[in-house]
Amino acid sequence: MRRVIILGSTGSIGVQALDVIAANRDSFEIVGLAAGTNREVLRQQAHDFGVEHTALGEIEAEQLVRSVGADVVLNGITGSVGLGPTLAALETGTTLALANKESLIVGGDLVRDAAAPGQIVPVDSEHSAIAQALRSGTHAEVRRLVLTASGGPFRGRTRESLASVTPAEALAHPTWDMGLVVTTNSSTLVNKGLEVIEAHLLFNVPYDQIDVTVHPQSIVHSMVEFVDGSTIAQCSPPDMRLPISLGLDWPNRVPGVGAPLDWTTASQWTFEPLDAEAFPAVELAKRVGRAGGTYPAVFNAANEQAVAAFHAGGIGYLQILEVVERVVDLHLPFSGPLTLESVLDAEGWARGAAEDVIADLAV
Ligand SMILES: NC(=O)C1=CN([C@@H]2O[C@H](COP(=O)(O)OP(=O)(O)OC[C@H]3O[C@@H](n4cnc5c(N)ncnc54)[C@H](OP(=O)(O)O)[C@@H]3O)[C@@H](O)[C@H]2O)C=CC1
Ligand SMILES: CC(=O)[C@@H](O)[C@H](O)COP(=O)(O)O
Ligand SMILES: [Mn+2]
Repeated sequence: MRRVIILGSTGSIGVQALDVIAANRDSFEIVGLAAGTNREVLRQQAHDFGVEHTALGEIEAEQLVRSVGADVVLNGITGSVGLGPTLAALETGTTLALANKESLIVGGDLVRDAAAPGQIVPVDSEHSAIAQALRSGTHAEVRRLVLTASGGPFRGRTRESLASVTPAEALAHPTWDMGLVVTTNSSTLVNKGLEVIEAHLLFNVPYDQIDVTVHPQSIVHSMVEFVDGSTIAQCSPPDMRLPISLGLDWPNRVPGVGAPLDWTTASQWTFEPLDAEAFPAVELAKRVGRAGGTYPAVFNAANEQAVAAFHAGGIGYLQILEVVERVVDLHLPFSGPLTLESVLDAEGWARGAAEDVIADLAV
């Protein structure tokens, strides 16, 4: 029986994790649940699963992780507020099933250094795919990682044509049903940029050996190319319950958690290059990742502010990336070891700088 804490239990990842656990009550027991503000749903979930310990907000979530013993903490919080809970989970020595990619990206080496080998199990579908593919080879045998991107709702569009995009259009993801921030980030390809940094940090592969290819069907979740020219891909219908279940019980597979592919009907899996002119986010993220230090935290924080401003009607769609780029360009390199204080300082600075740029653009 695995004792599980779910952070972000009221969100897309959290609810799907509860679904996995409801179907496998002999294997998993929930010992803690945390949400942001959704007190009523949290209370109902605690009742349904007989959970004694609950928390609201990231501070209480961090305390919950520190005080309740668990075998695995699933961090399904959205945004870089997940950093404290991520660090708390790593400090307690539990397995961290990590959906909250932002905490790894903003924390960088701070998070990596806090983790024992194998302590972080990626839940993000691409990184779960890579972790599964890497079971077949050693690190020295890896030539490159290839992350797949759905291309989002605006695949094939020119940059100019995106100027009038509405929030509703940005939220119409073609293959995945996810929370507001990650769905918006998928549409701008910022999500893929963040995932390139995430892959670098998780698998210790240099940026020039991490590529992105657009695969609109979201069935091949990513690939590892090995030095002999062999490529191993992980394929399954787009359903987060599979990577979530692997995160909860790595390296064991939970029988029946997802539907298999149907090979009896005609289907096509296609791949195409990313249009970097229409979607410059991946190149910007690589630049930010290579710069390291506090740059990824600044990139992410500026994006979080810009996405919120876009949904509030304060800026247009193309201005999301404009805000991020301008804030990254304004940031001064931070020399010295990354500490929680330096990360939080950089984030605070980036959010302020982003708000200035947003106000400037809104005039
Ligand atoms: N959804 C998906 O399929 C995928 C998601 N991810 C990643 O997983 C993470 C979660 O995404 P998703 O589930 O879509 O997001 P949602 O917006 O659907 O859910 C976010 C969850 O985080 C909680 N939360 C928000 N702020 C806080 C806070 N300050 N303290 C504690 N909890 C908080 C929310 O609680 P409340 O309801 O109370 O606001 C909610 O439970 C993101 O990092 C995303 O990038 C990665 C791959 C796929
Ligand atoms: C399901 C998942 O892992 C998301 O992060 C996904 O990657 C979104 O799809 P795209 O970013 O490829 O559109
Ligand atoms: Mn992903």
